[in-house]
Amino acid sequence: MQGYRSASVMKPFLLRVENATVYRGDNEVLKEINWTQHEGENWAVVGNNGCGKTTLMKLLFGEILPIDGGQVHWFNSTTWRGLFEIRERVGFVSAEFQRQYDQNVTALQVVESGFFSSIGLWEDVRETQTRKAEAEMDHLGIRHLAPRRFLQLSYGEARRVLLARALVNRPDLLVLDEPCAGLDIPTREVFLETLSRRVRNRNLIYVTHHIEEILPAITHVLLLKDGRVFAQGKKHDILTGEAFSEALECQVSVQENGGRFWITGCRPHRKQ
Ligand SMILES: Nc1ncnc2c1ncn2[C@@H]1O[C@H](COP(=O)(O)OP(=O)(O)OP(=O)(O)O)[C@@H](O)[C@H]1O
Repeated sequence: MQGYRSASVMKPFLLRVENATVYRGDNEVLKEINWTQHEGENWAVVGNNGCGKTTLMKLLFGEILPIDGGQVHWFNSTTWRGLFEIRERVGFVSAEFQRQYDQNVTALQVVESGFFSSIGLWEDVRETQTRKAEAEMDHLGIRHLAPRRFLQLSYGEARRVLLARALVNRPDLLVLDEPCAGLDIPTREVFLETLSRRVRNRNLIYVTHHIEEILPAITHVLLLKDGRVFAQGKKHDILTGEAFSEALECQVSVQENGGRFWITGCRPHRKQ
């Protein structure tokens, strides 16, 4: 779809993906991705199951590499920064983390692990770091969960603990990969409300297939389809029934209400 590419201007960028094509096995799962997030922009990455959202996140974090000269650049520099520096500067929330912690780890220790960008604590935590972790839990209204075993928390509680983990080191960029997956509607709304309070003036990437999760703070949308950029640009240009009907292969209307967007109706396109 033409006409949705954002204008490239010489503003500082947080990340830039250039001509990135990615294979998993024999499958070409990302195709010639070009995408730039500038300072001050908050992006939602949206698309159907299997369109390549998680693969794109893995590409950003260097877990997989593009072929044929594709590039990923971070923090306004084309010099390779090293994964450790990137992970230190980026707070990442993924529902997958919920299964990866040891069963004896407390919620407080999960938040503290955010200082080391690690799953689990392999280094000594300083007293000041513990105070900061407790303060972040206070801000998110989850201080009472600090001594609880992380794996015994409800999905909603655990997701807010992971948000505290991502925020505790004051990241330059916050990346949330389907953070509301598995949450019921009231729990999702509590999570989003907590998120809205804590992301003011912070750069954000929010990955989802539910456009109703796109918060007012989101300024831009990257819409993926079958591993390609289908459309990208300012939120109000992309969140339209026309663009989504084509990208989701389903006739939909998109409505805005109270700064949030909602899809109504869905008549799947008939397969040829
Ligand atoms: N390790 C792998 N080996 C082979 N194919 C893979 C691998 N990982 C992902 N894929 C394929 O790549 C495509 C994109 O997968 P990806 O997980 O990035 O999609 P997604 O948009 O995150 O999906 P969802 O919304 O369901 O999480 C899918 O067709 C998937 O089957």
